[in-house]
Amino acid sequence: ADRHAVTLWARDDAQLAAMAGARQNERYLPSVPLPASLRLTGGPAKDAARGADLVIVATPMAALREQLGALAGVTVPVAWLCKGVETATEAGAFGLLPHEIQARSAPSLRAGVLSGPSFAQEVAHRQPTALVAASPHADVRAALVDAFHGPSLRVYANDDIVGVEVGGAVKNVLAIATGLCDGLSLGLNARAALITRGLAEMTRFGLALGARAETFMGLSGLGDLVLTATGDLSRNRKVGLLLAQGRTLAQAVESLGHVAEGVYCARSVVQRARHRGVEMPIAEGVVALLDGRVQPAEAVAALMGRDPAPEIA
Ligand SMILES: NC(=O)c1ccc[n+]([C@@H]2O[C@H](COP(=O)([O-])OP(=O)(O)OC[C@H]3O[C@@H](n4cnc5c(N)ncnc54)[C@H](O)[C@@H]3O)[C@@H](O)[C@H]2O)c1
Ligand SMILES: O=P(O)(O)OC[C@H](O)CO
Repeated sequence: ADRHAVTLWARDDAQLAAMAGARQNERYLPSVPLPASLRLTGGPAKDAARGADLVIVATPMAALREQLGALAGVTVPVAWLCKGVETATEAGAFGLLPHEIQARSAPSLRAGVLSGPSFAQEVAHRQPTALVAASPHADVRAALVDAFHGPSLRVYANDDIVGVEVGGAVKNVLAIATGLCDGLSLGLNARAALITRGLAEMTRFGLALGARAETFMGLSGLGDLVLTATGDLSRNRKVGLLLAQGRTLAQAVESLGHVAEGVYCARSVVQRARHRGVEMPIAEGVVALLDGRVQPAEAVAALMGRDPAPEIA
């Protein structure tokens, strides 16, 4: 909003009125005044997008299909911020990545994703952040870099949307695991091992879906994994910490007040990985824990009890 005329669309009229009154989003981003120039609006999303040069969808994964459907026919670039895979299944398809949902629900859109290590509070406070804009379309990548690259935000372009989206989804599942590890006081060695072997899992899964290996060494892979697995602002990490303290999953989710995408996408990631013959033991352990099939200590024992294996398969 410093550099562009920006309209924030909200689906919920009560929330819209609250934001307009307080000029703050007290429910989701407290203590951050909304810029004076920011225009707030409701009504049909497509009307709000009329006249825009770029549309950003900033909802959880669960709302992406609906929101993209509502934007079908928009001709300017559209990008989402969601990190996850779809939990619902379609005939013959499950664990769809955001761009795969778009290809099915609004195929005419020219679209992409903005991802990378970025806690919203830090971005909102203009703390230095680097992101990646991914799309198969060069003009969409350029539009995102042009709109967002600035003094406190560096935006790199990448045409590997599969790799960028796999990184964003899988890091959430792995952050639950590292939260659990830290909550159980297993130590810094264990955390480093989980992050590194988690990166190997993420990369294997991504390669099986057609991603490039180098993407996982970048901002949306290693970068976001390190941030989310170690940063206490992470909601996914918090879920792991709370489970380690003996809270139920329902209690952990309830106490967040925000989405922790790893809770919703872990099963679908594992299901899709199994279907592709990709081994993801850490993600499997997270799913067993979320399903209540194992206790935290049993999940750790199962990982440590695996047979020896070469580091690079
Ligand atoms: N918060 C972060 O630091 C951060 C950073 C990068 C990416 N993300 C990703 O962005 C996505 C959203 O995360 P968040 O932190 O904003 O979640 P959140 O739970 O804090 O907020 C979700 C927002 O989406 C709205 N929403 C929910 N369902 C909707 C629907 N059906 N239609 C329209 N709006 C709907 C809610 O009203 C709320 O404003 C997630 O996929 C997350 O992984 C979050
Ligand atoms: O709070 P989390 O765990 O959803 O992580 C937020 C962002 O994705 C970090 O890049």
